[in-house]
Amino acid sequence: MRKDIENYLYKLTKDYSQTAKTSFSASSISQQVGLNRSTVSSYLNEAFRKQKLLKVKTYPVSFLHKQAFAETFFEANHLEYDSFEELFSEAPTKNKEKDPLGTIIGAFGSLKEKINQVKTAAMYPNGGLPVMLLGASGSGKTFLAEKIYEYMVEKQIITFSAPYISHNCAQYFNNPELLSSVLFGYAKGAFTGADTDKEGLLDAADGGVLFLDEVHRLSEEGQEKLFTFMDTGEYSPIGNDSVRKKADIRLIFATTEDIESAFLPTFLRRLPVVVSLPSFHERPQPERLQLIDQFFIQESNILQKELSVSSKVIHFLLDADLEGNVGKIKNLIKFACGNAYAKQHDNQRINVKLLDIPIENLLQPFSSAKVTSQRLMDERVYLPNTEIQPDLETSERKRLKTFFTRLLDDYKKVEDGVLTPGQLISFATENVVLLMDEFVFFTPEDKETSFFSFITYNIRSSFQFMNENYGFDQDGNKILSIANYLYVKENQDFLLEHTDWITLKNSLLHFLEEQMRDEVWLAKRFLNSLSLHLDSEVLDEDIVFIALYLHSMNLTMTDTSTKAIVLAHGYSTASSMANVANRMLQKNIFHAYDMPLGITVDEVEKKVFQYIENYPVEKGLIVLIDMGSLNLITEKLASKISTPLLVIDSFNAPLLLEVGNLINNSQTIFEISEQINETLPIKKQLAMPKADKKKAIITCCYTGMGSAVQIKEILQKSLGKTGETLTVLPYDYQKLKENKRRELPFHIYNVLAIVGTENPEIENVPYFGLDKLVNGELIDEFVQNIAQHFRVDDQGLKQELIFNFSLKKMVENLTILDADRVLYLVSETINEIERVLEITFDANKKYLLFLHISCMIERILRKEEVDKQEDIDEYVKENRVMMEKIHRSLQNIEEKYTIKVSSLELRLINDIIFS
Ligand SMILES: Nc1ncnc2c1ncn2[C@@H]1O[C@H](COP(=O)(O)OP(=O)(O)OP(=O)(O)O)[C@@H](O)[C@H]1O
Repeated sequence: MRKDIENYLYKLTKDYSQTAKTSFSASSISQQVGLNRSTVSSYLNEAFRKQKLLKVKTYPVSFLHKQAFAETFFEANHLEYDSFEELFSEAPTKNKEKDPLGTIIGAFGSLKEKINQVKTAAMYPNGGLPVMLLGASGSGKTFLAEKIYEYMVEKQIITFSAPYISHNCAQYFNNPELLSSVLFGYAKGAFTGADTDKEGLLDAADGGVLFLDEVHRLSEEGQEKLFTFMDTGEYSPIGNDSVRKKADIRLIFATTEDIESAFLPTFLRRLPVVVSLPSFHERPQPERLQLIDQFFIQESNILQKELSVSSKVIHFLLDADLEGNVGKIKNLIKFACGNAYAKQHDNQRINVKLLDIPIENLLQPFSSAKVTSQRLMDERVYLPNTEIQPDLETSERKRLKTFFTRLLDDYKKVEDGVLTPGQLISFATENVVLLMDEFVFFTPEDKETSFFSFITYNIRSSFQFMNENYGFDQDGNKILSIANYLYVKENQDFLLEHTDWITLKNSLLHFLEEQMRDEVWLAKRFLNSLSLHLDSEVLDEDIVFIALYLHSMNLTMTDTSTKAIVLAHGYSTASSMANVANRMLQKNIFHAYDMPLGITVDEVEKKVFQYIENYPVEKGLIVLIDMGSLNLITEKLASKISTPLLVIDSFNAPLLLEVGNLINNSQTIFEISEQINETLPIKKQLAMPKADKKKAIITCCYTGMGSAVQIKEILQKSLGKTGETLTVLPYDYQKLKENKRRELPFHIYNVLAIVGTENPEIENVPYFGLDKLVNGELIDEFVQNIAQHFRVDDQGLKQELIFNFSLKKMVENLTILDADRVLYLVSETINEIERVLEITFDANKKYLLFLHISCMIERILRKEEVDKQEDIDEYVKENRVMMEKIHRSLQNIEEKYTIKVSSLELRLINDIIFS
């Protein structure tokens, strides 16, 4: 075979996905290489006989370069196939776990939401939804489009051989008509120079993906043609409207422009999924570093050299705020490596220095907003041909890895009966504490301040929450340790390739759950709430680590013993005495506050409240004090706290021991009050609470805390201002079911109701099933329940509940339409129907209508037919007046979504209204 034909076919086969299938025919090849068809044909057939080509007996016959095919896809078993489908049916079965979108840097960080959106669009029934990617040049739009294509292939949404056609519309800057003809093809004679019919990109992309970059270059007419195609799946070539062609294509668009001004509103309306990509500079630091690492590793592979990159280069790249974004960073890295290689190509290790970066880039101003981690002080070394890049690991991460390896080894020993579960927990806890103790001593200057303080801030609020609800100590060092741990981790799943971890992690977690149920549960809830703020996913290894750390703190989540505090004048009088007592009692019973002389009663009150904020005191609080104003203090405190209060105006070591012993023996505050009277002549006062307990609603879900938190969010939203005085508390269903009123919320709060998916059956606490709230059945009762305790606008609250509870969530789950917008429009429509029909719907009916109409809009947009109804004409005749009224009420929806509501649909609505 002639070399030029072979080279051409080699390249064509390599680009198979981006190439129309007709390009593999002899005639198409002959045009491209400039030889006549029969010459090319005979060359191809000869090469086929020599087993250099694969033949696919399509019409016209296609030839693929065998070696290029094997390099790109797989070794074909035969040389001749009846169709491309037959050829690709030999493709080795793919690993279902592979997720090309999940492997993108930032998939669990800055791109998490966006990737979820594009996945939904790709999976959407009946042909998917078009996606519009927005972002500055170089932000990765083309890259993401390719990954979406790979994802669709992987998920078998499109076939392995489906085409991927990528086209940049920028080249038609002055000629949108030409762009239209490239897109739709044209008919012979459509314009001067149109000598033959020519197929367009839509023909080439049939069955696959068409990615149109810089799509704002499309003329208005072109946009109209394109959205007709999006609606109908049909199009006509330019110059011949009588020909209707069909194609099944997933569309991805990209633009750097503002979409509102660059596109027709009717075009935008057909784009429910618009994803905007962050610039390089906007990404969090760990992601920027990962990108940089990835590009250096790529260069190391290309050059087949170790690369040692100075920390200055890394800092420059991390902090640079360059136009061109990720693409620019990638090019700079390529350029710098090329420069360094040119100077040192004989060395095994190439040093990349700041001077290897083109000078004009170095003169760019550094961004001031980002403060780069000082921890990246050392050079970074990249090795060719290796997955594992040991030098990129910080020493802390190496230590964490060692910790997990040891933990897994010990766990295997437990399984083999060599270690007891208790021994494992105690070794592991010790090691966690040792690591955490070291993490505390990173000085704050060592951290990227903004990111680090963000983590710390969020951990503090999570702690506070758990503190309030589960009563454990908030301690600055613990917060710092956890912040350091998470900072060091950078939310990277560093055990991804650890085979023991992969095989054992589920059973290890299960084991830990059995051994330290509360701590694992708390760790999960803590990390869950943190992950919401940090927009990162919860990793199993973090659950293990944090649970062990919590275990070291000896948490007593249901610690409801009577509490005692000591307040005394003097530099350390209170604390030293409390310390002695605690040591002798072998338990931290007394909490001490050393007070300056001359302290006021108000200040004492403040201290007591400081304590109450941090500890559960529902079994009562004993305050030992040396102030001499017993009555005043008791009165002041008792009026505000919601538990029994015993104030003792004197203290000494025997008294503390006496009180401590009684607490230790689980005596109630009343028993304690009586018994100390018998032995010690002291002044004391017992007061019963005047203030009410804070009211709360518990949410729970059989499937776990995630949904309980979701229910909480919807409830809180619905409750509006009332929610500020009412606590909504997501809680573990299993615990409620098992321990009932023994669970902490019942000690701390006056629980008004439980809302959930399964009834934990707690006596005297009304339960509202989510299903019954969603269908409106229990909404009235729920509102009444709230109204007994708070002044609420019943009707308003009801509306809110109907609106948020059922629909918003339901619509969000059921459709991909913008839920707020749909619900707003449907709400208006329902009001209008009520007005014109002069009726008022009950909550149940409203709910049904909301849901039905929202789904109907989507159904019509997707061109899904409702079932045929034989008697529709008769029905319309009989119900004409009502149906017309309903139709008029739906006018706004018809306009806003450019849809037409059919008689069949109107009938369904009519039936709901009058059923
Ligand atoms: N998340 C990422 N991971 C790895 N490489 C990336 C990533 N994002 C972008 N790149 C690389 O950066 C370069 C620029 O990205 P891409 O061409 O996709 O940007 P773009 O937004 O399409 O730019 P333009 O608007 O200029 O076409 C490409 O080489 C791409 O491979």
